[in-house]
Amino acid sequence: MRNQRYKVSIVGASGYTGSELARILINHPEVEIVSITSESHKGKRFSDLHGQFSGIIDFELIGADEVNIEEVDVVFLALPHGVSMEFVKRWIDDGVKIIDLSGDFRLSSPEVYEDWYKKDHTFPKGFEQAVYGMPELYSDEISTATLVANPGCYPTASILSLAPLFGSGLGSVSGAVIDAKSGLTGAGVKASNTTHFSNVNDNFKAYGIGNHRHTVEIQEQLSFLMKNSVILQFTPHLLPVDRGILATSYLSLDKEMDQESLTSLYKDFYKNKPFVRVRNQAPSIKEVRGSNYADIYPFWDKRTKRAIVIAAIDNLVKGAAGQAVHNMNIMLGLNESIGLLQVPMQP
Ligand SMILES: NC(=O)C1=CN([C@@H]2O[C@H](COP(=O)(O)OP(=O)(O)OC[C@H]3O[C@@H](n4cnc5c(N)ncnc54)[C@H](OP(=O)(O)O)[C@@H]3O)[C@@H](O)[C@H]2O)C=CC1
Ligand SMILES: CC(=O)N[C@@H](CCC(=O)OP(=O)(O)O)C(=O)O
Repeated sequence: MRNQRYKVSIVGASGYTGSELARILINHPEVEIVSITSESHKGKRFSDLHGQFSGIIDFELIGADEVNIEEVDVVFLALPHGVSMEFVKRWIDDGVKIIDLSGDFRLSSPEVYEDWYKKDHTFPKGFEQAVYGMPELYSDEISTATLVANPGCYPTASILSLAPLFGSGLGSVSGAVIDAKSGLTGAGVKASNTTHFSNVNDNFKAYGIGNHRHTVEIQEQLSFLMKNSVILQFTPHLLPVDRGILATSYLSLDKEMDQESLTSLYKDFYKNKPFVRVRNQAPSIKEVRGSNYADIYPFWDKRTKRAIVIAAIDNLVKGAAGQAVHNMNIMLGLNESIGLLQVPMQP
């Protein structure tokens, strides 16, 4: 153990992923939170904003401009798309490791970003340094990265669901369909008509049909694994729960398969990956709630000769803050699981 803890800063902590980062990092034995920022609440105490931190994190929120970046080892950007890139531009050469939770640097190029996010990218140079922060796939690259682009929540569940099938040289894998459902915290802290109680409570609906920005993030990562261009369908749905994602994916394989070989394929692919649990039954979102686990159940449907893969994650943990801390552990050369082994909250 080092004598001194690593110093970390959370930028954008009035939001959901920011407070989730604080919840995980405050109990991490190797780090110390030195600053938490908020533009709209600076001057207030963090625990006044998020009462669950009362007596635990009571220090004052500062503006992002006041962060003393020279004293910080790792900065987490828990900011909206389009805002994060400005902070990456400002701090990328300051010797700090940056973990960006937004989608600003997850894609292969600024052109793809502009096409899917429908906004200009003001720091295209950042793509040269950004590493896609999925530890199960890119641990080596993450260990030396200065800028990690933390994956989106739906892409985390979807890519982990399908990576063994696209990344094991099985030959033709076709007709992939991902049907995913997310709890409301996926939409961020700001209230909107979509997130209004009476529009969500007792309700269930699809959105982003055919054009959600996570489609391209999933396609790109599966294409890299397959070493071939992958086109798939992804449809998100809004669930009337606060946290959790359940993704059910369907696809066809040319290769002969049965349940035992499919299960072995997944177990081999995720051998020594501490946060992916290959299950022998369909997981539920409560079985991963509050934890960094991704639970995956691969099922071979011999009648249709298609694979059905069901994955459950907590969007705020494995889908955001937990994965970000996992990336931090790898970037700092720590044990990858440290601070992240919370048992899920069921019920
Ligand atoms: N929620 C989820 O499940 C997931 C979210 N993500 C991504 O993580 C990022 C954060 O998400 P989430 O916590 O849900 O978002 P929220 O909307 O809950 O919070 C965003 C934060 O950014 C701050 N902020 C907003 N505008 C600015 C600005 N112009 N300058 C500085 N700070 C600003 C906000 O307020 P303020 O500074 O005023 O206090 C707030 O603290 C987003 O990019 C999101 O897409 C990724 C995976 C999952
Ligand atoms: C329920 C809900 O609204 N979810 C968000 C995704 C949240 C997330 O992980 O995505 P990004 O970091 O890419 O924004 C959405 O569909 O836009």
